[in-house]
Amino acid sequence: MFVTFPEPVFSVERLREGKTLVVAIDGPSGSGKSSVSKAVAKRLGLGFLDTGAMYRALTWHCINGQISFANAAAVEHAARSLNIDLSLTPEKDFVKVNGINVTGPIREPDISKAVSAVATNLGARAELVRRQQVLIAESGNRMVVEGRDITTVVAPQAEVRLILTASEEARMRRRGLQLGGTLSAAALEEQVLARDLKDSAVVDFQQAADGVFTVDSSELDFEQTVDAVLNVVRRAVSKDQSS
Ligand SMILES: Nc1ncnc2c1ncn2[C@@H]1O[C@H](COP(=O)(O)OP(=O)(O)O)[C@@H](O)[C@H]1O
Ligand SMILES: Nc1ccn([C@H]2C[C@H](O)[C@@H](COP(=O)(O)OP(=O)(O)O)O2)c(=O)n1
Repeated sequence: MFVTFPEPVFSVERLREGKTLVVAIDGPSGSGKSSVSKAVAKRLGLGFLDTGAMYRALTWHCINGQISFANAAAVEHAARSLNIDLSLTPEKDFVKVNGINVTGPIREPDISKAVSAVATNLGARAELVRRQQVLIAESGNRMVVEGRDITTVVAPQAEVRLILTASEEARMRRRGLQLGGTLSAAALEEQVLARDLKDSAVVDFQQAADGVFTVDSSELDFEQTVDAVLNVVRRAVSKDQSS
C-alpha cells in the first residue's frame, strides 16, 4: 500500500509566492550549474536562463558566418544584430539563432573550444549582459539564472546569490560521463580546466563576493546538491519574508 505524506507546512516552493525571486548561480565548468539550476527552477516554479547558451549561440554564429574571433568589432556587431531565441523555462531546452535550431550544435566540442574567444570580447559581453537583464525583467524577476557573472554583474541585486563549485577531479569526471565517456583525460582537461582559465581573464566565478553563498558539491550526489541549493534559497529568503 502506498502512503502519501502531506506537503511540509513551510514549503520552499511557497517562499516569496507572488513576489520577485531571482536566484543567481555562478560557477566553473562542470560544477552542475545548468542541471542543478534547472531542477531548482522546477521545484520553485521559476523561469530558467542558461546564459552560457547565449555565449555558445554567438560562437556558433561567428563560426557559421565566418566571422573571425580576432575581429573584435565584428564579433561585437554580431552580438548586437543576432536574434537569439532560447528556452526561458526549465521544462524546455532549445536555442535558436536567427531561426535556426542550434540546441545540439552549440554543445559540440568545437564550440566549447572556441567559446572563450567570444566570452572575453568585452563589447559582446556588454550586449549579452544587457539582453540577459531584459529577459530577467520580462520574467517578472522570477527566475533562476546561471553563468559566470550573474552574482556580480548581471543580477547583483538578486534575492539569492550563490557559487556552485566542485573539485577539478569531480568536474572532469562528470563532464566525461556527460559526453559519453569517450573523451581522453587531455581533452577533458582542455574543455574544463583550460576553458575556466581563459574565461577567468574577464570574470571571477571562483571567489564568492560579499553576500554570496557557496555550495561545494564534490561530495554530494545530484539530489543532495539540489537540496543544498534549495536550503540556501530558504535561508536567504526566509530572512526577508515580510519584505
Ligand atoms: N552533484 C552531482 N553529482 C554528480 N553529477 C552531477 C552533480 N551535479 C551535476 N552533475 C552532472 O554533471 C554534469 C555536468 O553538469 P552541468 O549542469 O552541465 O554543469 P555546468 O553547467 O556547470 O557546466 C551533468 O551530467 C550533471 O547531470
Ligand atoms: N554568464 C556567462 C556564462 C557563460 N560564459 C562563458 C564561459 C563559458 O566558457 C561559456 C559557455 O558557458 P556554459 O555555462 O555553457 O559552460 P559549461 O556548461 O560550464 O561548459 O560561456 C560567460 O563568460 N559568462
